[in-house]
Amino acid sequence: MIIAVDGPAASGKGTLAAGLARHYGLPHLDTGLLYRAVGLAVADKVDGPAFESAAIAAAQALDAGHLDDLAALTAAETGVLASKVAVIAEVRAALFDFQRTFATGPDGAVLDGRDIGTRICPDADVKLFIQADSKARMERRARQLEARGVAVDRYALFHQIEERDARDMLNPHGGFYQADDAHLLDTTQLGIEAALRAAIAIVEKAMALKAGGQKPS
Ligand SMILES: Nc1ncnc2c1ncn2[C@@H]1O[C@H](COP(=O)(O)OP(=O)(O)O)[C@@H](O)[C@H]1O
Ligand SMILES: Nc1ccn([C@@H]2O[C@H](COP(=O)(O)OP(=O)(O)O)[C@@H](O)[C@H]2O)c(=O)n1
Repeated sequence: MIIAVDGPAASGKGTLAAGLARHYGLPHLDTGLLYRAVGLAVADKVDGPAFESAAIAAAQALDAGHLDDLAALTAAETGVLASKVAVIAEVRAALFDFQRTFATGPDGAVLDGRDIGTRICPDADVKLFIQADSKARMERRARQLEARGVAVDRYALFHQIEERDARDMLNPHGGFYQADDAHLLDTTQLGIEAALRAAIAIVEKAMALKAGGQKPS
């Protein structure tokens, strides 16, 4: 079974994807880490043609060994760099096979990102599109960073997330929109456990409909 989980920054898609993967015994790929690794590789370059060509080369050379330094990869600044390399079509193309190969393993997989249901796995068995209002997302990300000992300026973080969301939504190569057959799950009022229960209920219903030969409503 392939489960696609998409949504904006800090909506909780990674937490849900990890929970679904545990529940169904599937491998999980946080595809944002790939873009973050490429962003990190070009952190010393300034915007322009040199930035673009370095990002393309980094994406083409990317392998699992570049995904280990979680502290650096998950820093807020790395998220901004990731969204800058994510607008380069050749970067997205270079990362496509890695994601597709992961998704089409023997058992399937759970992938989370922005374009899983639209570009990477348009054939996913179940697609979830996770939402939460911007203030809730900012607060979640702030607490996540603070739990790691990072000092957070909430005002700056809010604007950084809004800027990144806007860049992602306007990205002509990004595929960041709710697929027609994706199920919307708004987690603004849900805690982690309640959100996971809701996600599992959606997957169960979708799989039951599929087994019965019906299309999702
Ligand atoms: N439903 C929820 N309620 C409260 N906190 C949540 C919820 N879902 C996720 N979180 C927390 O919010 C932070 C961001 O979640 P994460 O899954 O990393 O988001 P994303 O992958 O969308 O960026 C994490 O610290 C996570 O534990
Ligand atoms: N499938 C994906 C995943 C991430 N990305 C880009 O990578 C950035 C970082 O993604 P992420 O999922 O790690 O970010 P968060 O939602 O965790 O903050 C996003 O803002 C997008 O620009 C993408 O374009 N496509």
